[in-house]
Amino acid sequence: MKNSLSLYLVMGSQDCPHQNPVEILEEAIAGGITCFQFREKLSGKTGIEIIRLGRQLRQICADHQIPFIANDRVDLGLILEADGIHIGQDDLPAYEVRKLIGPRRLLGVSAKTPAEAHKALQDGANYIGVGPMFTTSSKLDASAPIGPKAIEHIRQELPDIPIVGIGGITTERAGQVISAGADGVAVISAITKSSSPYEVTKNFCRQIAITKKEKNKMIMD
Ligand SMILES: Cc1ncc(COP(=O)(O)OP(=O)(O)O)c(N)n1
Ligand SMILES: Cc1ncsc1CCOP(=O)(O)O
Ligand SMILES: [Mg+2]
Repeated sequence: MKNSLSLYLVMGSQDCPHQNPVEILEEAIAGGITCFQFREKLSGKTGIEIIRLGRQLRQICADHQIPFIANDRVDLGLILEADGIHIGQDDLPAYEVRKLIGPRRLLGVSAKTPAEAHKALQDGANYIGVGPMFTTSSKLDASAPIGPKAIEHIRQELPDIPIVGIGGITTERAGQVISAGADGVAVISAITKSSSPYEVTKNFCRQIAITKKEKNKMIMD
């Protein structure tokens, strides 16, 4: 699980003003993402249009063995045969989603505190998304940034929990989030709004690899 979280692209058509989501996903996979979440929000698409786009993105992920996670909607996740669902604290309760999706699909839950993280695990989560780390313009109802310190606190109390940081993460900031204890970073705009999703994805991979190497070295020393 932890390796799959390393560089997690989250995207819906609302995040793609310059380029189509299919092309962005293909470039990001070529650049090295390790997980993908389909997060279609307020894009004005009808149900069937969402399914059509979701099927295209799902197939690309399957062709490259990249886990495909559906945001919020269990119904859509099941229609698209997603590998998992990601839900937040205000979505359906995690234990209900776990019952609906069965034991094999992945369940991601957003958490800001050790208590929320602990509850998510008890309810059947495979990983937690912690954020927003920094200011973000990709989530209209985002809370104030909680910063990498929030990951440090959760990591102290739950040493083994798979954690991905999210919100305002750029190539320059990815290292801080990994150093704080995250297994990976989840990114929307830094990739989807880039003039080269491929190049920026490669840069993320480079930064993450460097920071993980430094972290391992500190553990060994
Ligand atoms: C990996 C990851 N982490 C956190 C979130 C945020 O989920 P949520 O709090 O439900 O907010 P919305 O994405 O539904 O706006 C996420 N999607 N992915
Ligand atoms: C979905 C989500 N959850 C917390 S912040 C966020 C948006 C992240 O987008 P960006 O990487 O563009 O800041
Ligand atoms: Mg949600």
